[in-house]
Amino acid sequence: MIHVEGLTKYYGDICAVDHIDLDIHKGEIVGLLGPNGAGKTTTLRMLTGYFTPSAGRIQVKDSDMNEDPLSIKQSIGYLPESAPLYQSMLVYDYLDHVARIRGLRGDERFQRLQALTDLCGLREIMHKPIATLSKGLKQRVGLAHAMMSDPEILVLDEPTSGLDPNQIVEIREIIRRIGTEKTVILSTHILSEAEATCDRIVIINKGRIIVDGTTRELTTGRQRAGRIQLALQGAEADAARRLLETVTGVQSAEIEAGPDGAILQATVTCRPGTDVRADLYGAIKATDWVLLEMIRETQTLETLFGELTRES
Ligand SMILES: Nc1ncnc2c1ncn2[C@@H]1O[C@H](COP(=O)(O)OP(=O)(O)OP(=O)(O)O)[C@@H](O)[C@H]1O
Repeated sequence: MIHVEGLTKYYGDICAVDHIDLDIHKGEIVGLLGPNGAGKTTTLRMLTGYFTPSAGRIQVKDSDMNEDPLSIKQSIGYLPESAPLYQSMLVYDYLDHVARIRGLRGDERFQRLQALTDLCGLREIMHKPIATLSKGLKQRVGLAHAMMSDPEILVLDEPTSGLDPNQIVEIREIIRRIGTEKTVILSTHILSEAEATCDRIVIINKGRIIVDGTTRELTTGRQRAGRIQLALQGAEADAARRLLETVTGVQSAEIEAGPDGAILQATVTCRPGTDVRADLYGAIKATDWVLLEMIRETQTLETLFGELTRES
C-alpha cells in the first residue's frame, strides 16, 4: 500500500531522516517508535506530503508523491502532534465546517458527521465549545477531523502525548477500531504505547530504521540484535579482533585480556536479525586458538529501546 525507498531529509547540515526503506501493507497498524529527535515527525510529514524529501521516493498504491501528490494527500488523514482546532467553535460547528471544506453536501455531510460522532465517541460533547474540552476530548475531535474524508490511511503523530491514563486507553480503543478498516501509522516515543496499539513496530533512531518486526515477534524476542561473549585461549588481542570482525553479521568485537593473560574475553556485537554463532565457530576453528566459551546474550526490545533512549 505504501512503498518508501531511500527516504532522506536534511535540515541544512542536519540529516533528520537517513535513507529509510519501508513497506506498509493495507490494514496494518504500524508504530513508528523512537526517542526524541529520532526523525519520526519528519518521516510522517514526508509521508503525508507536507515536507518534500531531500532524496528518495514515496509511493502510495499506484501513485508517486512526486507526480501525483494531490491524490495521495486525499487518501491520507493526518493528525499532527498539536492539532490546531478553532477553540471558540462548538464541536458540531467545527466538524460541520471541516465537512463543508472537504466538499461534503446535504445528506452526505449529515451521514458523515453521524458516523464520526459514533466512531470517535463525540455524542455528549457535540454542542460544547472546543475550548472547554479536556485534552483527551480535543484529541478525539482532531481524530474526527482527520477521518472526515474517510481516508484509507490515517497518520497520527504522538496521538496520546499529554493525555492521562484513562484518556490514553480511550484514544487507543478508537485507533484500534479505525485500524480494523484502515491502514494506520502512528508515532510514539513510548514502547508500551506501541506494544498496546500496533500490529507492527518500526524503531527509528538518528534517522535510521534499526528494528522492524511484528509486535508479537519483537515482544516474544525472536528478532534481536544480540551480543555474544567468547572466551579464547591462545589468541592475541589484535588478531582476535581482526578475525572476529571479518565474520559476516558481526558489527564489532571488543577484546579484554583475562586475569591470567592467556584467556581473552571477546564481546561480539551482531547486526539485528543475524545469528553468527556458526560462522564465528567456523572462523575460530580455522586457527589454533581454543574456544572455551560461547554465550549468546539476548537483547529484549525493552533493553534495546532503553539503551537508545539513554544514549539520546
Ligand atoms: N525545522 C527544523 N529545522 C532544523 N532541524 C530540525 C527541524 N525539525 C526537526 N529538526 C531536527 O531533525 C531531527 C529529527 O526531528 P523530528 O522532529 O523529526 O524527530 P522526532 O522523532 O519526531 O522527535 P520528537 O519526538 O522530539 O518530536 C532532530 O535532530 C531535530 O532537531
